[in-house]
Amino acid sequence: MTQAKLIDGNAFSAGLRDEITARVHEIRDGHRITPGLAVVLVGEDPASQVYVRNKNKRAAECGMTSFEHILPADTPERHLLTLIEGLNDDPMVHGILVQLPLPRHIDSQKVIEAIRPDKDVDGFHPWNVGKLAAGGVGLIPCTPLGSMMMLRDHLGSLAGMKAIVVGRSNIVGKPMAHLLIRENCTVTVAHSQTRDLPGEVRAADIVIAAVGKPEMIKGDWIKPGATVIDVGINRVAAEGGKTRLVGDVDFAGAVQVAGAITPVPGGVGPMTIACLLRNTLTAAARLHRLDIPEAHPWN
Ligand SMILES: Nc1nc(=O)c2c([nH]1)NC[C@@H]1CN(c3ccc(C(=O)N[C@@H](CCC(=O)O)C(=O)O)cc3)C=[N+]21
Repeated sequence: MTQAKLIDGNAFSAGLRDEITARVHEIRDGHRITPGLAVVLVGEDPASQVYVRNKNKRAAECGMTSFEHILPADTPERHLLTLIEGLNDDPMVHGILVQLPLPRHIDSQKVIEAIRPDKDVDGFHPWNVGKLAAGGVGLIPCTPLGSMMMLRDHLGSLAGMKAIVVGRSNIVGKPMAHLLIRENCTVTVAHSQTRDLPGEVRAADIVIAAVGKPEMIKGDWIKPGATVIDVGINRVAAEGGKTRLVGDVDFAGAVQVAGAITPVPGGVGPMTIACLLRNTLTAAARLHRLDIPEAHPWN
């Protein structure tokens, strides 16, 4: 059996960031506007701090300004809401991202709804959720957006294909299903109560794995030649007391059967960050009513 083609998220995201950088320089020189991204982290979780720093580093590489707000884990909800109000009104800030999950004493839905929809670069505000569901122009969640860019790049038109989304989260599963519907796929959304998950996956030309369970989707569930997008990023124990990252798909098995597959790391993760920057550029352009191309490059 031939090996699946690897869909290289590192290379794809580097190209996307180059394109974003060129646009950022254009609007800086042409309009004296520098897109600004504010990233808010509540709590001192070291892994989350690494992610936040990585997002800010990538933003700076693209010529954007970034603002980092790291708050203690016991920050009262109203302090966080006050910070968001300030960012909503700050003309230097075009994109706001509040790192999830938040500590349990904070109502994350309330926090999401406090962000101005036109600065909501995660695309989690109900206004953006509604725009995606109803087919309008909003901000699209970064992981589904990055996944769709890779799918369209690899497959061209998705029209008529059977797609399965394994996982129904607000962050990935649901918005991914909407994007696939928009691309004229026949979409199944599977979850913990799905009967015969292997059977459902076997019917699919496109598999989106977004369950957060390490290597749960087995190689022999994959239809030969299918395209597999592995959204999972799970840190698991490895030999010698070390850890390693694995996806939600049993990569070693799936790579023998699939037509193409995204690796972990180096697949969806870097695309998520590139799409965050793309959404920030899009938000800045819309806030200033600049006429630059929109965020759906495949349209
Ligand atoms: N409001 C909000 N928006 C988010 O987008 C968000 C969030 N909260 N909370 C945390 C998760 C996690 N996340 C990742 C993004 C990129 C990589 C990434 O680039 N991963 C690299 C590997 C990184 C490593 O080695 O640890 C890769 O897959 O190649 C990982 C994780 C965004 N998140």
